[in-house]
Amino acid sequence: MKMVNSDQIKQLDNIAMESFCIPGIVLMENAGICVFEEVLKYIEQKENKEVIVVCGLGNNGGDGFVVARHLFNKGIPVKVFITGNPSAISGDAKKNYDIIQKLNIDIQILVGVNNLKKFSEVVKGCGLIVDAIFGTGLKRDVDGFIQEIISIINKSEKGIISIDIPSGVGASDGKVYGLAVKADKTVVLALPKIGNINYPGADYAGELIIKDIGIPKAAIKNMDLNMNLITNDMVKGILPFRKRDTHKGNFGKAYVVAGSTGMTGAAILTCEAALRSGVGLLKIPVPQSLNTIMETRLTEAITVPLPEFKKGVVGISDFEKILKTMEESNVIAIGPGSGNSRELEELLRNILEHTSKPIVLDADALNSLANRKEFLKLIQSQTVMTPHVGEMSRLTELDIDYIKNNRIEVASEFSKKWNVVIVLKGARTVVAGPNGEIYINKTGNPGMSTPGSGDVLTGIITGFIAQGIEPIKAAVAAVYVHGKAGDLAAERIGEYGLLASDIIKELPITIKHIVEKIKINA
Ligand SMILES: NC(=O)C1=CN([C@@H]2O[C@H](COP(=O)(O)OP(=O)(O)OC[C@H]3O[C@@H](n4cnc5c(N)ncnc54)[C@H](O)[C@@H]3O)[C@@H](O)[C@H]2O)[C@H](O)CC1
Ligand SMILES: [K+]
Repeated sequence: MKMVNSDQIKQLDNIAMESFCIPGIVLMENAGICVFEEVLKYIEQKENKEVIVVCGLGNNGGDGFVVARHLFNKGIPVKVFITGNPSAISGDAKKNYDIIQKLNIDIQILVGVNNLKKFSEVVKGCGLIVDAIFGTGLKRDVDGFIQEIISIINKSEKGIISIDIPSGVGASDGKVYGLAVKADKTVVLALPKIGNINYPGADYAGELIIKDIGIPKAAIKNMDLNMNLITNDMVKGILPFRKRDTHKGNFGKAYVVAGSTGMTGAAILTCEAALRSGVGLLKIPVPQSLNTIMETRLTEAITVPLPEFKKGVVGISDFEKILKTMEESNVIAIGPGSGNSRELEELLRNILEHTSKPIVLDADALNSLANRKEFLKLIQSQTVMTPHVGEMSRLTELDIDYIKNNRIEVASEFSKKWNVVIVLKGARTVVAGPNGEIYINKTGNPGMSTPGSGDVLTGIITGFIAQGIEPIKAAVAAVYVHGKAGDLAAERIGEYGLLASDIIKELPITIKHIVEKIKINA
């Protein structure tokens, strides 16, 4: 599903109005009706049916007037509060304001402190608040007076439905501009905004309900939008159909360079995740001294013991053998638990120099690249890199806080600069491709912030690429599946004790449910 920032939704609105002759007031009516329907659903189950609609002076407020009108027409008690002088209301919002005035709907103007006291009192008596103060037009920090209004709404302990985006959250970045409404539900109009998905704003939205307000699909297509929210349908479309008449050779071969003394677990998690994601054959080069451990733990993988120069570390002492296995494989993953060493750096350089196969670079491979930035030039297309913000900071030499605040931009710039797919991990993982395409993932939970979780993701990406999925699509599908499996694990056992291996356990059923489009309650 496409995602937009505030300029793009404005542009889309204009295309709908100018190129498709859809009057803005029709879009506003549709928006208002969508919200009205959600309000009805909410108050149906409540005894106190009185609704307060708090409207700003822009079109978000205009949507609020439409909601108020439909509630009024249905005989539901409704009061409208306006957060400033109504003489500033214009355009379609003004037309809807005029209508509710004619209908004699109870409208109160919120200016001055005394008014706020009255507002507080009315709020205490209502059943639901509709937040229509600011939408995608929020431009700067919310001023003190409106912050007080938002504070009264947030402290009310009433149900809160926000229109389009919780007021105070920036539609283009998800930042909180001073103070924001903490909604139970947000009815998102037309397409999700970045601020509906990105943190911290996402925490303010409650349940997201995305509604079609009649913007033609052709208008969306014409816009050439580069940002996408990863959905179940998108992932279902990526995962390959499995024919009945098959053998393991049909599902690809993966080569996983991972693990070293003290970190064999990372290798095991990566390999198991790749196997549980459906790879046909998996080989792992193993320093001779670790072979027994790996063989004992990895029942279904093939270990390839190698002579070791540094004990417990895969090096290039038998690169011929490594090269041969690499050439037989469809994908190579490097880095989980490999340890930081000269051996790994040399191995990485040799691998990058000698193969054009798709490569997944994670953990210590990323640290090696950060240490030896000259290797970045060796990276070929079809490479996926999976940094968390710390690794991204080492790679780019950008400040961690800067990366946290500009996740999409940083991932996209790096991806374009080095012609690689970047998976910038974290809550709302960003997948960025060299053509500027961006995918944002909404699945996952804090329980997945646990050792080995990233190794599992690398395994899933590797397993998917091995099965013939193009690297960027494999990354998109993998981050979604990884998060969804984590959500299922959290539902079963909670977030606190969730381990990376629990995510792996849920992979088969998660993939089954995505492919068969069965709703999982997680
Ligand atoms: N295609 C659609 O999705 C449609 C969306 N609609 C709704 O319209 C809003 C966007 O409306 P817009 O008028 O552009 O902006 P806002 O309502 O958010 O109002 C902003 C309003 O307030 C002023 N302002 C901005 N920041 C501040 C601030 N910090 N303090 C005080 N005042 C501020 C600004 O100058 C504007 O006047 C969208 O979200 C939808 O809800 C349409 O109804 C249908 C099509
Ligand atoms: K709003």
